[in-house]
Amino acid sequence: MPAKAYRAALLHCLADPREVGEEASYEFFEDGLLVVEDGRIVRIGAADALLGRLSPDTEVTHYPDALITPGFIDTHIHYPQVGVIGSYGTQLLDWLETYTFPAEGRFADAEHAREQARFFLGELLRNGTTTALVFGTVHPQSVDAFFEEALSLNLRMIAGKVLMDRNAPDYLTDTADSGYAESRALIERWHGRGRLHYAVTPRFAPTSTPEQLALAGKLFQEFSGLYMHTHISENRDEVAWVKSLFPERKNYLDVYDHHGLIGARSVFAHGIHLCDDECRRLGETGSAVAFCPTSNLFLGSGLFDLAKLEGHGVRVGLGTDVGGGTSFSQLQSLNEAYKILQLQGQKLDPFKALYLATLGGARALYLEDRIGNLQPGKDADFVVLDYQATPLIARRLAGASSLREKLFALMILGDDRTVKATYAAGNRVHHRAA
Ligand SMILES: O=c1[nH]c(=O)c2nc[nH]c2[nH]1
Ligand SMILES: [Zn+2]
Repeated sequence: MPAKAYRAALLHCLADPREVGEEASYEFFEDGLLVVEDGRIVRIGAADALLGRLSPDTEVTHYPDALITPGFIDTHIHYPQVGVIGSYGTQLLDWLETYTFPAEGRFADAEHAREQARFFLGELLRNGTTTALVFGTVHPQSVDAFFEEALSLNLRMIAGKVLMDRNAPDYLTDTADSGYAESRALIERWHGRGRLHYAVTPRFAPTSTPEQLALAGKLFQEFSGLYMHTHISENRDEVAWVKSLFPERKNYLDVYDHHGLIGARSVFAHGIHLCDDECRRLGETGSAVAFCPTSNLFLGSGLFDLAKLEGHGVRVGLGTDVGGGTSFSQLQSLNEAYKILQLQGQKLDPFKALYLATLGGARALYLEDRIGNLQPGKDADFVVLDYQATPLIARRLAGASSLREKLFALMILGDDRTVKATYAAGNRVHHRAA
């Protein structure tokens, strides 16, 4: 396949601005060129320096008035919950009973799962998200449907079957043994195929017996490169419930720790009400937390303390948590993240924000050697953001005098309308209609 090249403004993160300072944390080309071959990035630089060096058969696509960034990474989302996004009036535990469990029950039907998976992936791509860590339902066929659709688009996706053997409706429970066996079969079928990875997925401590958590921990250690994906400390009633179910454990995280479920590639959604001891343990074990701003506000769960988690060296990614979250757009997640941090006297500057949505997510998932920025050798997963997406965005950006100001306005005003095109492994997988 001949190389292809994309000309636009180019911006990507090189490191966490918290660690290296803002100047050294990103690379920007006002008029840049990104050269892609065989699904990988082969060169990035200024257009005037690179255009003359292209081989004559290289096709150049020009996106004037647009910004190319790495594809967004969503470190926590539920594909079976699209149908309950924006459901009124409850907090976590009631919301699960009232809306979520009935919706997940329908995924026993493989055809329903396939149709939902297709729609879900379309929404991710329309919003510029090229990698996500995804909950299925308890039904193995939900994960088969998801991976089949993701494979057909050659996406880098991580997903798993929910493990849930108590405190849930009968139609949504497995057993410790069946959950282990079904997960194992899915791992053998999907893990490492194309760009797919498997996540062992106990829903959260209250819906698994100690026997199920122990088998999940065993499975997590049995294959290399597996993920562990669950929820932690999202809601105060949930935290109290965990304490009553596991009185012998010193805190919520210790329930997972005791069963071998923490460490590299363990991703915990939310982590709003964690104590210092839990944060320290997450940091020292290389575990990650998914910060899910739109969900935390929508379900009234609380304010995520980014400074505290980062202070303990915890890897933090950004999640939408659809359908508790209210948007697939990571730009909208950043908009709400900014406000959550404002309320705690913390600032989310636009370069740090871009880092959280891209390279920070890749680091949380231990995938920074493959995705997260536009360095040569990485997967060609990128997004084209339109400076003219809406009349308001066009007007606001025309008045902006710096990259920082433009980027901030984009993250506050932007959403799916801002995404002109999305590329995965060098293929255009979304193109916004004119
Ligand atoms: O945001 C959430 N969504 C869920 O589906 C869920 N289950 C347990 N805890 C949860 N939190
Ligand atoms: Zn969730």
